[in-house]
Amino acid sequence: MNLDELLNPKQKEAATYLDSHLRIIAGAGSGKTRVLTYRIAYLIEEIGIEPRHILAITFTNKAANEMKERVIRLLGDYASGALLCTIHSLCVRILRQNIRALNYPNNFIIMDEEDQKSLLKKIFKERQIDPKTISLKSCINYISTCKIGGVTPSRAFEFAGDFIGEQKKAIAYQDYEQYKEEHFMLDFDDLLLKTVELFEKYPEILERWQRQFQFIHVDEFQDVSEVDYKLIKYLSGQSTLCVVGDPDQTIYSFRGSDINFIMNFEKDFPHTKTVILDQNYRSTKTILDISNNLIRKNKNRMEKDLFTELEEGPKVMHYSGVDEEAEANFVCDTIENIIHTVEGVNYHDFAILYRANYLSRAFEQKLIQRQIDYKIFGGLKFFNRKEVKDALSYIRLMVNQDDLSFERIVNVPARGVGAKTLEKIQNKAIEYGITNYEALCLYADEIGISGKAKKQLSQFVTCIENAKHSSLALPDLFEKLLIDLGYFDMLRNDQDENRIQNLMELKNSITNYMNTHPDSANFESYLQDIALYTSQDDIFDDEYVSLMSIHMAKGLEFNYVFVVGLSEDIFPSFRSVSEGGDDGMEEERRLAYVAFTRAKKRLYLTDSQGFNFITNSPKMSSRFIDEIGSDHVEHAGNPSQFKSREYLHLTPSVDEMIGDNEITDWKQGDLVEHDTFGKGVIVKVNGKTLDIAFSVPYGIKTLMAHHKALHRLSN
Ligand SMILES: Nc1ncnc2c1ncn2[C@@H]1O[C@H](COP(=O)(O)OP(=O)(O)OP(=O)(O)O)[C@@H](O)[C@H]1O
Repeated sequence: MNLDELLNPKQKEAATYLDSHLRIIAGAGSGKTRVLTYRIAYLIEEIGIEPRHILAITFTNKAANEMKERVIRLLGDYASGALLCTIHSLCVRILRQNIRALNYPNNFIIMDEEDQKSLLKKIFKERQIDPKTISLKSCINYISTCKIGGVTPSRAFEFAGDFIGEQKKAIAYQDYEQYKEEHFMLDFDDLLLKTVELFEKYPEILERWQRQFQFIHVDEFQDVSEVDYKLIKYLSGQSTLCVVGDPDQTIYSFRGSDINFIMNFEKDFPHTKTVILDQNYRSTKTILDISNNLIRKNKNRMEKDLFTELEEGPKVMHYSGVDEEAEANFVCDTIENIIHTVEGVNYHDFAILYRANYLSRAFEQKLIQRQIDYKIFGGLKFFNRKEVKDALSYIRLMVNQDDLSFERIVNVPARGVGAKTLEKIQNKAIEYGITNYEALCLYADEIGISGKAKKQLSQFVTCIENAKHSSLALPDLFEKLLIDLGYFDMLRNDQDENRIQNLMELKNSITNYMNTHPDSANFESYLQDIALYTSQDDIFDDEYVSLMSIHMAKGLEFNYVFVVGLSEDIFPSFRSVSEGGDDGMEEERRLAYVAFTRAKKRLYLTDSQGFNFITNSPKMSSRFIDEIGSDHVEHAGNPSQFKSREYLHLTPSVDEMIGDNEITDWKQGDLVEHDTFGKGVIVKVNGKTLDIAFSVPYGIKTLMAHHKALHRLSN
C-alpha cells in the first residue's frame, strides 16, 4: 500500500498521524471516507495493530458497511475483526455483554418506534388519556427529551405543576419507564443512556472497553449529540481518538447534534492535532467557488476555503420559472437535453434535491408526463403518501361514492367504526344493491349503529353532503372538507408537519389545475387528470433520476444536481429561521452548502414564482441565490427583479411604491402591492382583470387591472 500514490500529503498526514488525538476537518468531497479507510488499513498493515482493537463509529449502518467492505477489499478477511458500526450498535454490543451488572438479562428487548407507540396506547387506555389531546408521537418526543435531559419521572411531575396536560404526560412517562423496566425493554435512548450508566457505575467495565478499543475513529463528528459525545469521551480514556467532520456540514441540530463539539474539541482533548483537508476532488472550480461564497456568510465556523485542481467548469445556472410547472419543465428539458447531447450520460447521473419532501410533487408529475423514471429516496412517491391518498379518497367519495374510498377513510380520523360496523354497512349495501356510502346515508338506523360511532358517522355524512353542494372554489373546498372532517386536527395532534405540508401541496396542485382549466375545472376532471400519477408503481430499473431531501443526500455525489424550490421562506425555511434565529439561518445555509457540494459537473439552482400555501405568501427567489455572488452564475427564466432580502427586511423604495394605473402589460408572476391587501403576486391575467394571490387573510382576489390601488413591484 503506497500511501504517497493514494493520498495527497494532508490526507496522508491524517491517515498516519498517531502521536496524539487527531481532529480532521474535512471539507466536502475532500476524501474523508478515503482517509478513514486508509487510516484503518495503515494501522493494521503498517503498524501491526490487531483489528479488534480498532473501532470506527459511523453515522449510518450504510456508511459502516461501505467502509468495512473497502477495508476488507484492501486487506482481506483478517481486517473484518475491526469494529465499524453506528453508536447504537456499539451500545447494543456493550450492553449484551455487561448489562447484567444493571440487573437486566443479556437478551433484553430493543423497542422501535412502533413498539413505543403500542406501549403508550396501552398506557393511555389504562390512564384514560385521550390521544386526541396528547398524541402518541408528541408523548414519545416528550419522554425522549426528559430522558436525554436527565429529567426523571418524579422531576417531570414537579415541572408539570398544575398543568393537567403536563401532568398526564408525566404519568405516561412514569408508566412507560416502569413497564419497560419490568419487561427488560430498552428504547433507542436507553441504549445510549444505559451504557453511560454502566460506565459511570462500574469503572472496571469501562476500563475493559477502554483497553479493547485502542484506536477510536468517529466519522461525521460534526453531528454528534451530547450523549454521543459523553460516551465517546468515556470510551477514549486510554485510546488515540481520531474524529473526522466538517462543521460546515452540521445539519442535524434539530435532532440534538451540536456543532460546538467539533469546534471546541481541543478544549476537552488537549494536545489535539488538527489537519484540515481542503482539496476537493468532486466538484468543478465554479461549483466550489459559489459554495465557498455561500458558506463564508456564516459566522460560527472554522475558516477554510476548499480548492480543486479540477477544471473551471460551466457557470452555475439559476432558473426562475413563472410557476412550478415552468420550473419542473426546465429541469426535465435540461435532463433530456444532456442525455441526448452528452455521451455516456445516464439518468442515474442526475439528482433533484429539495429542502422539504412536499416539494417533490411538481417534479414527479412532470417526470411521469415525460416518461422519465425516477426514484424517491427516504420516502414514498408524492401520490402514494398516506395523507395524500386519504385526502384523494375523500374527494373521490364526494364525487363517486365508491366503496374503496369509503373503506379507506370511513374511520380516518377514528370515528369508532370497527370491522363489525363496517361489515354491517357492507351487508346493507349488498342487500339493496347500493354503495356503502349510500347505505350509511339511507339506512343508518336499520344498520343499527349506536353510541359514539352513530354521532360521528352522522357528522361525517353531513360534511361530505355539505361539500357536495358547496359553492366554494375547489382549493378552498378541499381545505374546508379536511378541516370539517377533523383530518387536519388529527395531523396537528400528531405534530406531523410533513403530512400537513403534503396536503397543502395537494391544495396547490388543485389550484394549478383550476388555473390551467378555468372553464372546466371540477373535482371529477381533476381526479381524472391526476389518475396518471396516482397509479405509478416503483420502478426496479437502474436507469432513474434520484429525488431526495438534502438531508438524505448527505455523503452522496452526482454529476448533475438540481437544487429546486429555492424560494425565500421555503429554503431557508421560514420555520427553522423563526424558531432558531441566527443559528437557524446558519444551519439552513449549511444545508444549502451540503446540497451544492453534491454536484460534480453541473449545478442548477431553481425556483418559481407564484403563491405558496404553506408559507402563505408570494414566492421570491431565496437569499442564497444572492449570496453565491454573481461571477459564476448565469440567470435564466424569469428571475425576480426584487431581491429576496429587500423583500423581507426593507420597505419598497418610493419609486417602487408609485402606482401606475396605466399599466397594460401585466404578466403572470408580476409582483404587486395593493393599498389594502398588501404585497401579492399575479397568478393569472384575464384581460381586464387579474387574479392576485395575497398573504393571509386575503388569499386570491380578482381585481381590475387598471385600478389605482394596484402598484407594480417588478416586471
Ligand atoms: N487523493 C485522492 N485522489 C483521487 N481521488 C480522491 C482523492 N481523495 C478523494 N478522492 C475522491 O473524491 C471523492 C470524494 O471523496 P469522499 O467521498 O471520500 O469525500 P467526503 O469527504 O466523504 O465527502 P462529503 O463530506 O462531501 O460527503 C470520491 O470520489 C473519492 O474517490
